[in-house]
Order: sequence, then C-alpha cells, then structure tokens
Amino acid sequence: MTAVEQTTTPAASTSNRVHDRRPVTVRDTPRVLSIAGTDPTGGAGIQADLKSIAANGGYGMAVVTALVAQNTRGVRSVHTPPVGFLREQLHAVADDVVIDAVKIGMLGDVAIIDAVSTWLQETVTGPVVLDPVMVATSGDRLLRRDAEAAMRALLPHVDLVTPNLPELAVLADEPVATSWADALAQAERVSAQAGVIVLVKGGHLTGTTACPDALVDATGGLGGDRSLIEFDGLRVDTRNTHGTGCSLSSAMATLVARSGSWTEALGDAKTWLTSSLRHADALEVGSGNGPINHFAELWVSSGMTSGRQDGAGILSGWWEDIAEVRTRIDRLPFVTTLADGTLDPARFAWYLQQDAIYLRAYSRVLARASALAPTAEEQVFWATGAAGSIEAEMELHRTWLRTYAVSGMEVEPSATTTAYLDHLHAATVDGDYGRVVAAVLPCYWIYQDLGERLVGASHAEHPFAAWLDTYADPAFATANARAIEIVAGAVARANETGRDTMRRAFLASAAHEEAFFAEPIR
Ligand SMILES: Nc1ncnc2c1ncn2[C@@H]1O[C@H](COP(=O)(O)OP(=O)(O)O)[C@@H](O)[C@H]1O
Ligand SMILES: Cc1ncc(COP(=O)(O)OP(=O)(O)O)c(N)n1
Repeated sequence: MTAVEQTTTPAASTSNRVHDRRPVTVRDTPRVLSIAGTDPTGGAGIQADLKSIAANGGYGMAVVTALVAQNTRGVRSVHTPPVGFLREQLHAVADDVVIDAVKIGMLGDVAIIDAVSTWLQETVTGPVVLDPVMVATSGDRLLRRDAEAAMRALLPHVDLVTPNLPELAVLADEPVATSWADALAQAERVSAQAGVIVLVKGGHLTGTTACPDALVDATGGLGGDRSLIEFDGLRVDTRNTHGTGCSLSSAMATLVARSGSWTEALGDAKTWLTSSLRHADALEVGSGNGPINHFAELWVSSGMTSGRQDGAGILSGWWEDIAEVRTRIDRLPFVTTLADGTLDPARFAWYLQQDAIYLRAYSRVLARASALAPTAEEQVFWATGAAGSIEAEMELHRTWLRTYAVSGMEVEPSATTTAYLDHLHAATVDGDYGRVVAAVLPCYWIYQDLGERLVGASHAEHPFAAWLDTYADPAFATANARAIEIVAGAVARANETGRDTMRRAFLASAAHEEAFFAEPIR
C-alpha cells in the first residue's frame, strides 16, 4: 500500500493529565478502531462509525461494548456482554493489528469504562477520541448516571473529547451552557482540568441558523499557540441527524491520523458532515430521526446517485461556497478595528457615506423583488425590506453622519460601491425573480452573520458601542431567516439553468460584499 508515514507530536500538556498527548503516525489509510455500542438501523453507534471511517479514508475496525435494540424512533433495550468478553475483543484486535487511532463511543457503565481505560493506558500509542455518549436524541440514557464520574476520570487518558452541550455540562459538573460563548468558557475549564482537547459541538444550540463547532485546548496547543479555533457552519434544515455525534468523532479519529492536525481534521470533518446532512433526507430510512448520508459525496461524484437536494440544502451549499469570503471579511482591517474600537472615525464616516448611497439603491432593488414576487406574502416581505432600507439610509443622515461626517468629504459613490450596485441592477433587468432575490440575499445574510460577532465585541466603553449594538436587532435576524427561506423556495422551483443563474448572482454579491468591507481601509 502507499502509506505516507510521518510522526508528529502534538503540543505537550502542562496540566494535571496523567499522560502526554499521544503522537500521531500519519498514514494515507489509517487503521481506526471504534469501541462503541450498536444500532441495528445503521445510523448511530458502531455501524455509523464504520461508515464514517470508510467515507473519510480509513480502514474501520469495531469492538462492541453493548448491543442496543434501537431504531430511528428510540432505544428499546440494551444488552451488555460480560466485561471479560470486551477485554477479549480489545486484545484480539491489538494482538494482531497496528491501531493508528481509536474512537470511543457508548460505554454504558463503570465496569466498561474501567476496562477500556486500563486497555488504553497499557496498549494504545496513537490518538484517542472520546465521544462521551450519555443520552440519545430520543431522550434514552446510554450511560448510567452513576458512571458520570468515571467518564470524567477517563478524560485525562484520551486526546480529544467531543461532547454535545448537555454532555459538556456533565463533564464540567455545571449547568448546561445557554450560549455559545458560555459553552466555550465551559470547555476551557474542562480542557484545563483534564488536559484534554475539547471539541465543542453547536448542534444543540437553539434560536439560531448557525451551527458552529470549536476546538478548545487550554494548553494553547492548537498551532500558533492558539487555545481556541472556531468553525462556523450553517444549520442544515433536516430532522435526519441521528448519529451525527458518532460520525463526527470517528471522522476526527480518521482524519487526524491522515493529516496529523486536529484543526485540519475538524475543517475537513465539518465540510463532510454538513454535506452528509444535506443529502440525509434522500436516504428515507425510518420514520423518526433518520441517519445522515455518509457516502453522499462519493456517490454523487462517481455518478452513482443524482445528489438531489431540496432548496435549503442547495442554498446552504452556496453558503459553504462563500466560506472563504466570509472568513476574509472577518479578517479585514475595517472589521477588526471596528470590533476592537481602534477604527479611525474618518474611515468610519467614509464607510457610512458609501453605505447610505448603497442603501438608497438597494431599496429600489428590493422594491423590484417585491414587484416580481409570486405571492402576496413575499411581495409584502420585500416591500417591507425596501422601506426598511430607505429608512436606514435616512437614519444614517439624521444621526450617524451628523456625528461622524466631516464637511467637504467625498460623497460620490466609490468604484466599489458602483460596481456592487451595477451588479444588483443587472440582476433585475430580465425580470427573473430568482436572480434578483439571490443577488440581494448576501447583503442580508453576511450582515447578520458578521453582526452576530460584532455585537459580541460591544461593551459600555467601546467607542462604537452604539453602532455595534444596532446589529443586535432581533427583527433583522427574523428578516434574514425569512429571506433565506424565500430564496430556498425560489431555488426549489428553478430549473437547472435558473439555479445556475441564481448561484452566480449570489456568489458575485458575496464578492461585492467583501470588496465593500475592504474599501474603507486599504
Ligand atoms: N442540523 C444540523 N446542521 C448542520 N450541522 C449539524 C446539525 N446538527 C448537528 N450538526 C453537527 O453535527 C455534529 C454533532 O453535533 P451535536 O448534535 O451537537 O452532537 P450529538 O450528535 O452528539 O448530540 C456537530 O458537528 C454539529 O455541528
Ligand atoms: C449505540 C449508540 N451510540 C451512540 C448513540 C448516540 O448517537 P449520537 O451520534 O451521539 O447522537 P444522536 O443520534 O443521539 O443524536 C446511539 N444512539 N447509539
């Protein structure tokens, strides 16, 4: 085989952990062992792990901790073989096969946790990922409550732990975090306490279209001495999320053994998982929370399936397509200095003036969307947006520009503003509703997405606090969510050519957004 082997040593720990982080021996096709329970419908547990390992380029092996009679609707019963037999399985694998990475899932009780912990310490030299499975989505317990302390005690013996928000709370022995910022702080405490890297998962966040994940390493071992790396993501609108935690943790074990980097592994795992979620509905497995589509990308790229997706799925693909644009916007000097308060007020005034010019024209484009809308409700939605946009322009002149503008400043549209507006106007010329709404969407969506982070930077003494606080308006979040729904509907109705036109309009607007935020500080 064509294995590329190279040993990397992740950062050493300074905390109270009992072993140093295990080195990773990088291989093209790592041999990955899953230690977990079963799911006869194939969506979670060991069955999901094996699919995930294979889909991410590994050779999967499996040691069963518990036999679970479950389906997409819930858990019926659990049969746990004697713990001695678990040890026999573990030794049978290790006596014969080099294990490049381990993923641990359902453990069930204290005896199993202890047996796995002892075996890990005696035998395993490669990276170990622990998914601290406690309760299934259906609400059924998969870990006895009296085993929670043993699960906490296992943490120093693994390299990465991947809790969802309720599991993170148990590991921290604290209440469940109610915001993403609280979850990150809680993960930092767990990481510091156990000397383990924590992959915090945002799947259980409510009231947001975002679905972020993050790596937290209190020892600052994430490359460049960083202790936090966040990956934003869009929530896929599907109820078929059974086994996402199992699949993500096995993907992490496989991908870290292929690249040697936890950060790279999470970036790749999240892209793959999001795509597998987008294609989940097409599987039609079970009547409850069905499984994700582990091999969707391979099947589509090999022509085995058509990769049919609904409008929301296609739209979230476009959002992923502009992930790099969004990351670059976050790093632009105008954005970072606005966030930290060091932005030159003259540059801010210049931005506001261009924004006012933009909003006046944008209002007319929204009015055009309203005129073309197929339903009265959508007509009202865009008309309301048009009114809101021109109101915002007038408000800029009434208040913000009075405060910041210097008399004699340039008020002509810049080349960048002109190019963006030309693009929006061009989207209206042929009366194609889908093209118009796809072109106006990035302004809603990127503004809302960026605003969520800028609000977090505001505080009482911040020089731009009043401006940053405007991003917190819940009405805008609601309007953004509705705009996304409407465009998803238009995507669903469009034929192949129409979708392509919409996608190009969307991507071009996103690029204009980046140029618009880049222009105030060059
Ligand atoms: N609807 C969704 N859309 C996109 N990603 C999701 C969705 N639900 C869960 N995820 C992702 O799936 C993984 C597992 O998340 P989570 O649901 O928090 O854990 P668990 O499955 O262990 O309860 C995370 O990477 C999370 O971001
Ligand atoms: C045997 C087994 N292990 C784990 C789970 C839970 O799966 P997970 O991916 O953590 O998440 P949900 O599917 O519950 O969202 C399970 N059901 N069975």
